Amino acid sequence: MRKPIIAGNWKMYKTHEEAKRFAAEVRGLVPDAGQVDAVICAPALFLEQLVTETKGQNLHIGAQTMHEEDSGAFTGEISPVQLKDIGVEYIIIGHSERRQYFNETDESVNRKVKAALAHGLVPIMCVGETLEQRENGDTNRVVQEQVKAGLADISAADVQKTVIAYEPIWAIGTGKTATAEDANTVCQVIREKVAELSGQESADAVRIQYGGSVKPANIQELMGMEHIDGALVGGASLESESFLKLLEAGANA
Ligand SMILES: O=C[C@H](O)COP(=O)(O)O
Repeated sequence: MRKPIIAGNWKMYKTHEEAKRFAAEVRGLVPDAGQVDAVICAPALFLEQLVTETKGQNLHIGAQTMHEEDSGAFTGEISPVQLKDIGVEYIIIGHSERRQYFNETDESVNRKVKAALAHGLVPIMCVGETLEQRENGDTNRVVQEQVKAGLADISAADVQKTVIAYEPIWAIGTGKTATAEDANTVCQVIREKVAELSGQESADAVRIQYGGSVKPANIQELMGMEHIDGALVGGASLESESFLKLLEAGANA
């Protein structure tokens, strides 16, 4: 049985004070580690402070992007070594906003997933189709290609540590959610692709999240689906109250 994983992606939201308040509000209320993996992926500025403020709880801290090199002359970038050094455990890679606005490609996603794994960070690798691709009936092909390229040359043991987030781009921040059945179908397609690329053991172990307008009102139905092991949540992860409700649903799935 795969342990549910609920990850909040704060994107470019919150001030220092607001991040601090969130950590204080969830203290002591996060379900325990046996039930769910709880993660907050925060802006880089707040990572170190959040690692300290959540110590000893089942609340793990992730970054939203990183460079694939250990160090070097890459102005403005952050390396996996630096993230690991301050206690970050997770890293979102290839979010559609990074692909759309910052030229990330399947190839750079693959390099970053490898770098994350090499440094003991858990990659949350994002895939998903645009509205146009969905309307053209291309969803399965698009996600299969993204999974194949993103996981290229990665060992089965490492694939099993990777989290894949299926986020249909048209459902992000729009209030539109894929139906639980549709989301499950695509997550199944992803799992079958992982089986083809990396073997059945990898497919059985890899955790697949759904992301796109997940909120307390719809998470239960999504988590009830066979191939959905968690959620990557933007808007509804910003308030402690709704984030805790999402964790509760994850813990009870
Ligand atoms: O990473 C999170 C996703 O982009 C979903 O964002 P959302 O929950 O605000 O739709």
